[in-house]
Amino acid sequence: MNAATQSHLEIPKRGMPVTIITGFLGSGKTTLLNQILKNRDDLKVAVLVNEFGDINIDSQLLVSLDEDMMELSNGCICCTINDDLINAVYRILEREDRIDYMVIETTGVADPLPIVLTFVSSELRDLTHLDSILTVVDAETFTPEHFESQAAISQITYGDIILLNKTDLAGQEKVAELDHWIRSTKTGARVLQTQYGEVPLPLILDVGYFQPEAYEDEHHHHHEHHEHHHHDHDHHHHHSNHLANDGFVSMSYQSDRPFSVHKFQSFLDELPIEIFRAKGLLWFKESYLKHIFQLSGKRYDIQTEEWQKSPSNQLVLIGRNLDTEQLRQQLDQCLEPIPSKLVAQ
Ligand SMILES: Nc1nc2c(ncn2[C@@H]2O[C@H](COP(=O)(O)OP(=O)(O)OP(=O)(O)O)[C@@H](O)[C@H]2O)c(=O)[nH]1
Repeated sequence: MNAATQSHLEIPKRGMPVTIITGFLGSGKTTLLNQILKNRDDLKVAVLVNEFGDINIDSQLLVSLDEDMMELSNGCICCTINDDLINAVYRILEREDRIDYMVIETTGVADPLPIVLTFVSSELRDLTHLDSILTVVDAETFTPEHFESQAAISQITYGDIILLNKTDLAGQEKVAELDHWIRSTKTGARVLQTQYGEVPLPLILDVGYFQPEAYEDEHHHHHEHHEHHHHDHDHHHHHSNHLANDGFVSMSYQSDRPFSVHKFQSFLDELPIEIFRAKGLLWFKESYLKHIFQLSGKRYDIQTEEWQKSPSNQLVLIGRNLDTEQLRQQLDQCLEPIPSKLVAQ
């Protein structure tokens, strides 16, 4: 059945309904968000994207969204009360246009708990209504070892709905095993098997699965530690606990010069296995098109489209124990001079 024909949703009047999309690096969160945006009909959806890294690639990959409907936050995910997140939610709530629904995409290394607690125990509690936590799982790469990441296991534990995605890449047996493992790890889990996040919207939006009672204990614990929280626009967090990212670091690379396609290919051929995820908008000297580069685990994919603004290179690499200095040098070596026709006369 076509998702678009089923997406008629009646959102009752109460605090702004919010769905949190979580899931490990590269599992398909942005792809799902694009499905939602394509099939939302006349539902006005605002999205809030929390990225890991200082260039926002995801926001540039979202379709059919006027810029006003999007907020970005690079907030620190290791803090229990995340002012940056609260401020971004406020900016959405304060919009003059009608907004029916808010969808938040977390970073792939985010533990959803602090984000949930931000909603249930801060001033957002009365202004919003958490509808559900949706966790996207990559059926091809996910294993019960959950990448030795506390965040990855938390994402399953707190998921009200779990999309077992990329079933096209995993054998039937692996999908069945994972499905079983998820249901035994998380009793009562609602597991949906998907490809490219294709799912009828009424199965995932405005479903009312979130149960605030389940967070009571954490909530109290959280309050004891954050009594002095205040809404402060200029507040700066100090990132002292990098373990909260489970050892994952993100490296951003930008250049106004193009890459040589052959040199970049050689760079990819020798990419260290520590790199778990990469995404970027790439400019090759040999082409006038924008190349959208996606790497997840051992797989990568490049799609092309027209540049909407002047070409440049923007790349984010994510992994554990990255030798960022060496990677930067290797990428520098892929660069070519700016083609003469683009040099200002
Ligand atoms: N074959 C296949 N590829 C998929 C599927 N879903 C997503 N992808 C691809 O997987 C890659 C990563 O997808 P994203 O949606 O960017 O993943 P993400 O969870 O937002 O990733 P992060 O930004 O790292 O958190 C992209 O190249 C997608 O096109 C699927 O069901 N099957």
